Amino acid sequence: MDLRPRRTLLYLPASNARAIEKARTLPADSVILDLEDAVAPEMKPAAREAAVAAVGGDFGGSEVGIRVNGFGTDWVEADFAAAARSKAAFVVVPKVDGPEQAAKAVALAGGKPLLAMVETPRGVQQVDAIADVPGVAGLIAGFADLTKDLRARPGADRLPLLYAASRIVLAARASGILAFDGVFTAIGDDAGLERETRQAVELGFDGKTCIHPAQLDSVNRLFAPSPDEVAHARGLIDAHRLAMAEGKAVATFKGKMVEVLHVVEAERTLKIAELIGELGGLAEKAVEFATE
Ligand SMILES: CC(C)(COP(=O)(O)OP(=O)(O)OC[C@H]1O[C@@H](n2cnc3c(N)ncnc32)[C@H](O)[C@@H]1OP(=O)(O)O)[C@@H](O)C(=O)NCCC(=O)NCCSC(=O)C[C@H](O)C(=O)O
Ligand SMILES: [Mg+2]
Repeated sequence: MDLRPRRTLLYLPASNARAIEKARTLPADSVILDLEDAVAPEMKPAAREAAVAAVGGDFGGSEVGIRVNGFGTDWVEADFAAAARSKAAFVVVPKVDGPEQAAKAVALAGGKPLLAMVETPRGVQQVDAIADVPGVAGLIAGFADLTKDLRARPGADRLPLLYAASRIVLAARASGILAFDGVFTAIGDDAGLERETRQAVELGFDGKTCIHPAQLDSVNRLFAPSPDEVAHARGLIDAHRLAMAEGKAVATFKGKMVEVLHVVEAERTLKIAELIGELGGLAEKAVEFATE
């Protein structure tokens, strides 16, 4: 997938016309029109049609994808066929258990980037092989389903899920693809959302899936480079450039050693900040630093 901010991926039931209209105006980097768990069985065909009709429309700066129903359900084939012929920017497939399913999903998605959900014990065990399948552009953690399957009882620190979270990020990085955190279901618990999002940033996720408009500002802010981070990145790049001009391969900046790997990371920070600015996002101040 192209490099662009994907801090927030907002799910909404494709059967909910009001939510679709609302999503057109929301600051989600990506929108996922859901055909799976958020849609009642009797509504599946109508939701599929609504998703295809909506996906080509104007969602401001948000890119829009479709989450199909999973393998083994009555709807999977029709969902994939509809998503593949639609204007969706990507397809999300739930409950991917292994590389065979991932490869099948890639073939059915008709050339669209595939985001594979890792939300079963088998999926976690096979996450490296799933991430390696050509056409899989990213992994999305499905921690609600995984919690159920594990019979785990995660608290605010999500301790029982951290192994899976790290496996997902590790697999994504090893394969050069994206990794997204699961949803925070306690709508209105702003402190809880902030804590969980900070943890997702620390773990290395690229963004977080969301379920309600009220979650977007906070998650967007926490995944954007802060002005301090942007200023630090600029300073670090300058310090390294100066050292290179003096024939050195390493420099120090703010008391720490700096090598090319730190420069690469700093350049990525500046690029993300710049792209967020182009989206008209929330990090305008960061962009000022990045472009001055
Ligand atoms: C959870 C909700 C059902 C709550 O909906 P509602 O009671 O309507 O909330 P509000 O009254 O607070 O809504 C205020 C307005 O915002 C709009 N709205 C609400 N949610 C969304 C949304 N997700 N996208 C767009 N717009 C939204 C309402 O329509 C109101 O608008 P207005 O009346 O014009 O002011 C609801 O939030 C919801 O359905 N959320 C998404 C649920 C979903 O998609 N679930 C599936 C994905 S999560 C998952 O599957 C987990 C994963 O697989 C795993 O295993 O972990
Ligand atoms: Mg799920």
